Amino acid sequence: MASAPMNLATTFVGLVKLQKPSLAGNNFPHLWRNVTFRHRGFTTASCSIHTPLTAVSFSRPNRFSRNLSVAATATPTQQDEESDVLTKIPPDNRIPATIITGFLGSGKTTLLNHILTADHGKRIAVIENEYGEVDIDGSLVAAKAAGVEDIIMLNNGCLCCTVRGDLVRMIGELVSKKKGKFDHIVIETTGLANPAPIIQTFYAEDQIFNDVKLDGVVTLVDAKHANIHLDDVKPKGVVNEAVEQIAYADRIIVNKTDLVGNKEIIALVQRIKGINRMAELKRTEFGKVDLDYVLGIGGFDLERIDAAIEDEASKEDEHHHDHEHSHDHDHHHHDHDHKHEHHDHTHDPGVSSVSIVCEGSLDLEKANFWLGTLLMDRSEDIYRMKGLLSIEGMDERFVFQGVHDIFQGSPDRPWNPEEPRVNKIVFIGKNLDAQELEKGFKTCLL
Ligand SMILES: Nc1nc2c(ncn2[C@@H]2O[C@H](COP(=O)(O)OP(=O)(O)OP(=O)(O)O)[C@@H](O)[C@H]2O)c(=O)[nH]1
Repeated sequence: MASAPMNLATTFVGLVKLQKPSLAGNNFPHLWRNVTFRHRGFTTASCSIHTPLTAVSFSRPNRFSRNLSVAATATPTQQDEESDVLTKIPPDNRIPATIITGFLGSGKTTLLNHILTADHGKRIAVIENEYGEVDIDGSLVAAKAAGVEDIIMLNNGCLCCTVRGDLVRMIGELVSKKKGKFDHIVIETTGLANPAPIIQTFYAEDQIFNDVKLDGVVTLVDAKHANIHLDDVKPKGVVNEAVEQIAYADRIIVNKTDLVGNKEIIALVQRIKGINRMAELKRTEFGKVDLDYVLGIGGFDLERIDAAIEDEASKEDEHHHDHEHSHDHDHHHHDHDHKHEHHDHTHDPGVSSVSIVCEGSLDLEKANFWLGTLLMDRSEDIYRMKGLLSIEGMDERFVFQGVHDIFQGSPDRPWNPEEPRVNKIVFIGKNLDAQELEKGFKTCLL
């Protein structure tokens, strides 16, 4: 069974690829090409190859194919040793990029100024998307004085709509002309941006993907005005940007807390958690947060999934012992065989989080089928997901993260002998049916 990691990868890819022709033109145009895998070298010892590497073909750069081959090599045959040499995983030297988003006036530029003037030793290139404005925001003067490496304005449209191509071109130019001169890219979106297409740009565009990795999405929330925007009922088919910006966040900053009372802040925080329980949240005035809260988050790194999921699990515990009432409804199930699972959801048909925490091991084939089908049927509604799975016969934990139809997954470190094999999955999305997700998950349990 040591080939399980490879099988999971190949089966999943196989499933996705099989669907390709029928998917053309619907919601899954890129899923087949966006499945990416990477693997840490240290788990190679427990894997052996049973499926030729050529069985999996990716349109992604070699980095990821090579990584997969490492995951698949272990028994020290001559061939494996050769491939081990060939497959030495290069460090991920891609430039991290942070997206700062948040509704109009929530404090994005204020946060950007704080980042640029703080003493962190990082050289930062900034891409500023000011819809309809012709010059750099006056408040960025401080940033200029602080010697920011580059400030590029994108002002002929909104990043998430018309100027996505410009973003690709600009990042391409930054990298080709200034590589080595900056360490981090910060992109400030307009207040009306939907972050999804911007996030997807980092995966869908090879030109960006090869040189730049998405580090995280930081969302500012205006403590005073957020509720008005969150309440805003949009026409059918039109997204509520304020909700979306919260849903995609890895870090949430509830800003302008000086303008409201504690009670209102608590209620807003509850509301935000109803949308996205996975993101870390801080309350601030004038965006004053520690820089490591916003830079170097690794929100899209499989290496950090564990921490994100662990945080989520501990938040769940806090949440369940929390006596402040929100309109969330929690469901707990304690099976007789001491498996533990729970999920929570809101009655809001809009955007919410569902988490599943459950001890046990999953049948590989069934897990593939469930996750594959879920992505194919519901990728439009599933904004973010992160997970850590225990697959029967696999010595390592399987970690994954996804944004709509983009899925990255790979075996992670081995389970410790004493460690309970607990599956943890968090979904954030629209019209999520917790019961249905839980039911689907359960069909995979052995
Ligand atoms: N009272 C108060 N004002 C703040 C705070 N943070 C920012 N502001 C002010 O709010 C206004 C808007 O802040 P910006 O940082 O420009 O907000 P933004 O999100 O970049 O705005 P847009 O680019 O229009 O979307 C500015 O006048 C800031 O000085 C805060 O914590 N408290």
